[in-house]
Amino acid sequence: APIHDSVDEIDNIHFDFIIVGGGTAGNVVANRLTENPKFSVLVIEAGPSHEGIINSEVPFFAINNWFTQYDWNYTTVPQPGLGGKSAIIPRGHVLGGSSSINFLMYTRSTREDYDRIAKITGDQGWSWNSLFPYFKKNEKFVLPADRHNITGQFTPSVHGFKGPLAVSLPGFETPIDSKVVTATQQLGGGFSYVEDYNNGKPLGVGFLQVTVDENGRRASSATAYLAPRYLKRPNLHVLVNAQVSRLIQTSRSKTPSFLTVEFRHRSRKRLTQLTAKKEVILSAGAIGSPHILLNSGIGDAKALNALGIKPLVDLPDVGQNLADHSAIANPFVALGNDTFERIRQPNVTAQLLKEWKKSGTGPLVNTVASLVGFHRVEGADIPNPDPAPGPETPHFEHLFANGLIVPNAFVPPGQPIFSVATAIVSPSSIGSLTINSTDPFAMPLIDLALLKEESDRRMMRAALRHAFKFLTAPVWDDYVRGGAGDLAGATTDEQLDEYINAEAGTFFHPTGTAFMSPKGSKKGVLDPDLRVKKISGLRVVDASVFPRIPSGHTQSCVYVIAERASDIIKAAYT
Ligand SMILES: Cc1cc2nc3c(=O)[nH]c(=O)nc-3n(C[C@H](O)[C@H](O)[C@H](O)COP(=O)(O)OP(=O)(O)OC[C@H]3O[C@@H](n4cnc5c(N)ncnc54)[C@H](O)[C@@H]3O)c2cc1C
Repeated sequence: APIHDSVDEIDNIHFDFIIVGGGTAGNVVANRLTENPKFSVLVIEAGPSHEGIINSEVPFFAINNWFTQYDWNYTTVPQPGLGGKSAIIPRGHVLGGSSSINFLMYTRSTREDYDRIAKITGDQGWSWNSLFPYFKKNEKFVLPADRHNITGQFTPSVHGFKGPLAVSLPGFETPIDSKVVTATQQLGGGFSYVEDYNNGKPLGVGFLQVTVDENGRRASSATAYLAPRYLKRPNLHVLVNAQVSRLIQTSRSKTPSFLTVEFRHRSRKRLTQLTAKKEVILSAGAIGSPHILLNSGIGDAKALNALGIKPLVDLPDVGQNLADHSAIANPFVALGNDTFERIRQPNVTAQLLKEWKKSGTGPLVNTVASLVGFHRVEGADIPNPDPAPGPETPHFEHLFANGLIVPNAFVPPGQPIFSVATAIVSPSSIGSLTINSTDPFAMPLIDLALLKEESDRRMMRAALRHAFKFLTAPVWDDYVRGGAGDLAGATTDEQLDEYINAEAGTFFHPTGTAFMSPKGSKKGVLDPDLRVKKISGLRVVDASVFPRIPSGHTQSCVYVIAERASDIIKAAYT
């Protein structure tokens, strides 16, 4: 079936499953369920089709999607951990969801991260060993755009080569790449080179793996799981430009069901309702899914009552447990001038775009970093309790980039930059998502709790000092001249704190707002099979489900959850 942009085309079809959100997770589930020709599936996506969006297709242009119609353009409530300022929260508002606009980094997190989820939920199916086949099922590891020799830059045995989602190594060498590798040799210890950080034990520095195909194009859940050969299936339907407002209760038994989905499509003034025969699956992301649940009267009964929304199912943890990674894209003055600053000059960009279109090569095939480091803090900087699940899980991350990662960071225009981003990947801070309006289309209140806990701030200072230490490797002597912009000269705790308050923001990884807990537990929102507690016929499959935030960038974690979820759902109906 084609991608529909009209409700009339699907009004009279009966669907077994309605998936809310055609994002990273939603399209995986839609694809896998429709492998069974007996299941009829509808995906309802708020944004438009992903097809033909150049800023999505060209990896280096990812950031151009911010503040456009392809971005939900959320902002946080004021963040005490950032000195009271608010932070932007980009989220994909397009088929493919955030996988269509993200920075394409492919990091699975650690064995310990998943084993902790298995322990918390009491379901060994979420352990690293159980999920490992699903990582491979998701992935099609391909050669990079420049076809360089990748021996020693990844470990073949931990990758899949036949899945839908292309993953590769950077396809264009930047001037810093070999210097970063040399620095790992000069410094050793925690800075040592790792061949493949996706083997479950990532500590050290290695080449970044990315969701880019062999032709230098973005691979997203839309390009992969809704590829033309899948859209041909007569039982797979996708409706775009349709924003779901809420779910409507369809049975009043002891475990009620909410099989009717209400949404607004741009082709109709009135709201439309469609009812699933078997299940509704919420895949609207860590912000969208809890928002829809709350709009539907599923959440903290007291809070909903106070707001004037009739509570239908009391689940106080909906929207709670919101965790994210905090990050800063630290700029240092580079002495070379072959940096992103050069290729961002409009005439140079235009030339490079021609090359990309013609041959799928050149600097635009890369995302904004080419190597990554995963590290732990030490001694008094280790929080008590330690938010990392074990000694092989990082507390913080470095990203090495050949220029400014976020072009509007406060540095002199045109100044060549070398960036070492810092991100807290095992945070202690926990925020929440709530609503303060009965209008389902109003923005929710999003508290990412960025650097809220003092222990996270302490880790951020340690991460910055670790970056300074990395730059003491002799290889940088004739390449880096110290911090740029606000970062220049910052060394004391006070100076670093001032810098952190001004520059820190989200690493774009909100999770946990509809988290799993053991079956029968009063805490949590989902059972380990992703069914919403106290309700029948409703699951959540997306970044909301994590009881603890994984320590890697979250797209791979979401893909793997969605692959297993699909098998769980299939098994329930055969
Ligand atoms: C700017 C940015 C950079 C990132 N960089 C990386 C990276 O480099 N590597 C990495 O691993 N991760 C990265 N991430 C995070 C990663 O992309 C997300 O964690 C992951 O894609 C989330 O998947 P999801 O299925 O939970 O949600 P999404 O992929 O966001 O999907 C949710 C979908 O639901 C739709 N939706 C929401 N509400 C409604 C509604 N009411 N009605 C209908 N549809 C609705 C949305 O439009 C969207 O398509 C980044 C994210 C962003 C935003």
